[in-house]
Amino acid sequence: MASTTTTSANPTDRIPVTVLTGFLGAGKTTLLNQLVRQPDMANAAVLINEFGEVGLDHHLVDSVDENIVLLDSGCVCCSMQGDLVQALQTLSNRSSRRDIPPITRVLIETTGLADPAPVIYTLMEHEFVSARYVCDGIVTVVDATHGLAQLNRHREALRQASMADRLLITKTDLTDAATLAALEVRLEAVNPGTPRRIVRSGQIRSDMIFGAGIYTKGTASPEVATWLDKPSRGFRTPQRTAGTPAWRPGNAPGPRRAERHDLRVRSFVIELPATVPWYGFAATMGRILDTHGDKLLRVKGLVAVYGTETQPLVIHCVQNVAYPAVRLDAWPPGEAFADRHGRMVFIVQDLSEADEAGIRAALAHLPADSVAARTVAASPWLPTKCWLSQWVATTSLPSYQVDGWIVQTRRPRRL
Ligand SMILES: Nc1nc2c(ncn2[C@@H]2O[C@H](COP(=O)(O)OP(=O)(O)OP(=O)(O)O)[C@@H](O)[C@H]2O)c(=O)[nH]1
Repeated sequence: MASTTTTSANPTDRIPVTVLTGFLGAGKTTLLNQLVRQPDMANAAVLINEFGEVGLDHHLVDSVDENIVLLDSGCVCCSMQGDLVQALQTLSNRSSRRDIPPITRVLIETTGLADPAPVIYTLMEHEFVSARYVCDGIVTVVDATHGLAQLNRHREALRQASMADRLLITKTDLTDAATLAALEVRLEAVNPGTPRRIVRSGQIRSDMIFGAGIYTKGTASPEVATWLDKPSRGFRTPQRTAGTPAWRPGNAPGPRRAERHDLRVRSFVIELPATVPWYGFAATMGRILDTHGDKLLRVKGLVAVYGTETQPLVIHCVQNVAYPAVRLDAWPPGEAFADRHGRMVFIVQDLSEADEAGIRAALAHLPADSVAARTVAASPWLPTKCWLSQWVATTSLPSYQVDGWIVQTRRPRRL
């Protein structure tokens, strides 16, 4: 690495920072949600970075309230390093002024497409940041169902796994032993000797991921050291000449910005009607996942369903898999959802404009529940089947709410 770092504080005085990464939909937010409930997260700050126009994840993490910061103007490994520095500076200053209780730990959840190297570089090389914070480790979440294909197909997934100090494998409940074994072999090849742990629905004790070891060049594997340190084709080293600062946004190593993300990956947001018919929505999304699943890296969003508009449902899909919807108690605060319309964020690879237009049109003209129910009954393999066995109000049935329960006068039809 091209520079020395000013670290005025004793390393033990510096605030440990854990970088939580992992490919799109791997289970980072689910894990974070479990972590923030643990006692040693009481004075932790959480920085959440999202890819896409509408930040959602920070609404889905139970509060460490004002200590949750959304970095939402881009991906932290590209344009966002200035924002990351600013967020860390602000936290440090507010903590010193006692505006907020002293911060004891920081957790950064990167986007699913982030390259961790520039984040580590910022922590190690930015003068202000490195004097006050120290990287405690990179924790990478890997999806047991899609992980192997993602490692083969997406260099971001490969970099995240290779740089990990801890590898957490999620969704083993959805896969078989052979798939898991093949993934473990690949992970061992990509990042030999790194502790791997199976995590079910995000449940992990914080001491299993914290204290992963101070991140230094000396402890990084040779391949990782290359990414962090060495100039090579497609990579660059920051230019340090007398009189220039040690760090500035965008000069971190790693592939050049344009090369850092696969240019075939893009995101778009679809605004939904004020309320959607649940069966109509599920049937339509099922067909979309079925048709375009290999190009849909991630789909997530909030949906307002007829009859329960004040409690939107959180929708999660990864490729052609839909996960059970989760009901929020209320709409998240803030401008993004002020109109109380649902929105879906699509992160796609190689999806044509025509296909995007088709998806938009399908979601703009949802069939009525009664029509969709018949379609769904004739499609036993619909990816959104798990949504339809959930207790969600349908338009054909009256429902009312008592103390947070949604009461329906008749049982919705299970398909
Ligand atoms: N069955 C099962 N589902 C899981 C598990 N872990 C996470 N999920 C589900 O996977 C979906 C995606 O999880 P998230 O935590 O939002 O994933 P993420 O990595 O934060 O996603 P991005 O922020 O888009 O990159 C959600 O529906 C989770 O409930 C698990 O161990 N088992």
